[in-house]
Amino acid sequence: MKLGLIGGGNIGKFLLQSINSDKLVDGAQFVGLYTRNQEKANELAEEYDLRSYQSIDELIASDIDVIVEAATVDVVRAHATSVLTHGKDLVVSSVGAFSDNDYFLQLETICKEQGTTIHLPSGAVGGLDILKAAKAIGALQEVSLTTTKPPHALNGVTLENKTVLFEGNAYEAIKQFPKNINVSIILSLAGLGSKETKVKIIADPKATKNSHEITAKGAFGKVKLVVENDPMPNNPKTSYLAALSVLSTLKHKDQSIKVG
Ligand SMILES: NC(=O)C1=CN([C@@H]2O[C@H](COP(=O)(O)OP(=O)(O)OC[C@H]3O[C@@H](n4cnc5c(N)ncnc54)[C@H](OP(=O)(O)O)[C@@H]3O)[C@@H](O)[C@H]2O)C=CC1
Ligand SMILES: O=C([O-])CC(=O)C(=O)O
Repeated sequence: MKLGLIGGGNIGKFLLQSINSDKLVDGAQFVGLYTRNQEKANELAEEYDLRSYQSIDELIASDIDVIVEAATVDVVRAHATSVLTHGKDLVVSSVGAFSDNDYFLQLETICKEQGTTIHLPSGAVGGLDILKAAKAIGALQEVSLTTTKPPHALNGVTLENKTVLFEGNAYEAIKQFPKNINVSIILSLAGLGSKETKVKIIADPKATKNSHEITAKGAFGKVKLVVENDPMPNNPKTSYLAALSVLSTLKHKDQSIKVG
């Protein structure tokens, strides 16, 4: 499986190390990369033995099977259609790009026409299996997410006390915090949609973890799940689990037996 990477930040570098150096995904290798900073792109290309492209369009047009995005919500919105119409599968880290249901359905139609697949990793949360199972018979009634991070992992403003920065739905949350609350959109896609998924974002100067508390109820009963994530060393905004979940998606992509 020939992989192309967009974005050479935390998640991107983690994937390069795990797949090209540590060989953690059988038969897979990143062969091409585009990241905004060309100097960084060239360094990564050298270190991990792959080709650095001058543009995302060139990377997409190259001889690769799967594009892995680890950049931004805007990058996904600008290039997802092109990836799919070039007949490539797409693995997305910035799942916040799919907050708009019409856009999501548009891409789904392209996938069906092209025989391609978009893979959306669970990211820094869990519990998607429960939401999907309950939703399957329309038995899901309520989903809420409360995310608590230290201020430097959110808007960076110095705070003395725990402060609620946002309260509303997932659709508005990702507009205001596109680098921090992708998790609300994966929960929306598994569950009730971005307009019906409640989100609270709290900045807590005493917090040392990126924590996500998910509560849901429906005909199945109710669930409360708290994920206390360790941040990645080079980007406190991003939890380690988010990077692990992209790696896991690639590892299980073509497996014959699907768990969960
Ligand atoms: N689904 C989830 O649960 C989670 C999702 N995320 C999301 O995953 C994405 C990646 O996260 P992470 O690696 O930590 O972020 P980083 O900020 O560490 O890295 C993002 C990289 O994207 C690159 N980039 C930015 N704009 C462009 C562009 N226009 N074209 C190409 N590359 C670009 C930057 O490149 P350069 O350095 O070259 O300028 C940067 O290296 C983010 O959108 C983040 O919000 C994060 C955590 C959880
Ligand atoms: O990594 C996390 O804890 C969550 C995050 O940034 C996001 O969902 O965008």
